[in-house]
Amino acid sequence: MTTQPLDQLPDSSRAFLRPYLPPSAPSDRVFVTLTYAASLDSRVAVGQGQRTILSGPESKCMTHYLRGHHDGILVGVNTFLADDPSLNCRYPITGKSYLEASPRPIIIDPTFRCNIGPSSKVMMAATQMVGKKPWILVSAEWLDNSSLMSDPGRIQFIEDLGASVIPVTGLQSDDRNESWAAILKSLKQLGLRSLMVEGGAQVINDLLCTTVQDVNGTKFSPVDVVIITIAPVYLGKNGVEVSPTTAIDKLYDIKWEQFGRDIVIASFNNKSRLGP
Ligand SMILES: NC(=O)c1ccc[n+]([C@@H]2O[C@H](COP(=O)([O-])OP(=O)(O)OC[C@H]3O[C@@H](n4cnc5c(N)ncnc54)[C@H](O)[C@@H]3O)[C@@H](O)[C@H]2O)c1
Ligand SMILES: Nc1nc(=O)c(N)c(NC[C@H](O)[C@H](O)[C@H](O)COP(=O)(O)O)[nH]1
Repeated sequence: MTTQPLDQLPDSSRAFLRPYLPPSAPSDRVFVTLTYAASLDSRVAVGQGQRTILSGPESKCMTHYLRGHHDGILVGVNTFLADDPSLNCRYPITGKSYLEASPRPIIIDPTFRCNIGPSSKVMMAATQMVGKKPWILVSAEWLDNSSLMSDPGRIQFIEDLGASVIPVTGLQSDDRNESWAAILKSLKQLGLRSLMVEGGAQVINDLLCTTVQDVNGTKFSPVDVVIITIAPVYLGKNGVEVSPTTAIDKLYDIKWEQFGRDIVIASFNNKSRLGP
């Protein structure tokens, strides 16, 4: 069973989160919430490629509540390979089925390394109508050069299962500002209004340092809100670390609340277009 319904959050927790949820007003860009769970030593997994449960039941509910308030949920391909995630919403949202409440799963996978198939949890959730069918963002340049593809039939195979392979021009750029601009432009064109980015470490580290430009050439961070769960454990120096390449001091309206044994910190990003 892919969907075990989660408990309701107390009113106080929902009130804590409310200011940080995506706005309902239309916008010319995608609203981005960056969210992850880290240890006290800022690790998101105990080792490369290892799924590590950090969130307790209460903060896990919080994550699924957030999923239920976003149009899309994005992970890097290494997270997909390590975790085999369902990427659906298992929090009961009033008036919505789990399928309706679930965000669109999005996997960034420039060279189509993901081993997605019918038994992947994300596909099982879609088949059981408790999650949406995933989008896999693949480099358009890589797709054009079919000699790089070891098994071209695999794309057709997974599209027949209901997943979509979406070519993105510039996804393989060495410049993360360019690749994130390309990702967000594609998602906007596909009608996404809000995106919850769950990781992994490379995605988080990059995105924290990324700037994109608006039509007037003004640079800003694409991240609007940052919500971090801190679990009271140390994962040690072999762990997968969240630590951006540059110092960052740009969070404001910071609030924190205890969820079970975890602390959740929520904040806005003053370098985003919402900034003060
Ligand atoms: N605790 C948490 O909240 C949490 C959340 C997610 C993942 N994780 C853990 O993180 C680990 C994986 O993290 P990671 O850092 O190895 O990998 P990742 O999941 O960040 O994926 C990195 C890969 O995604 C692609 N990618 C990412 N950004 C891109 C961009 N801008 N343009 C083009 N391609 C891009 C590239 O192929 C890159 O190699 C796993 O162990 C997973 O369990 C933990
Ligand atoms: N909030 C959070 N706490 C954790 O302890 C943890 N390991 C993750 N990791 C995020 C990553 O995206 C995982 O892959 C999904 O949490 C698994 O997602 P599912 O529940 O299967 O949908 N996220």
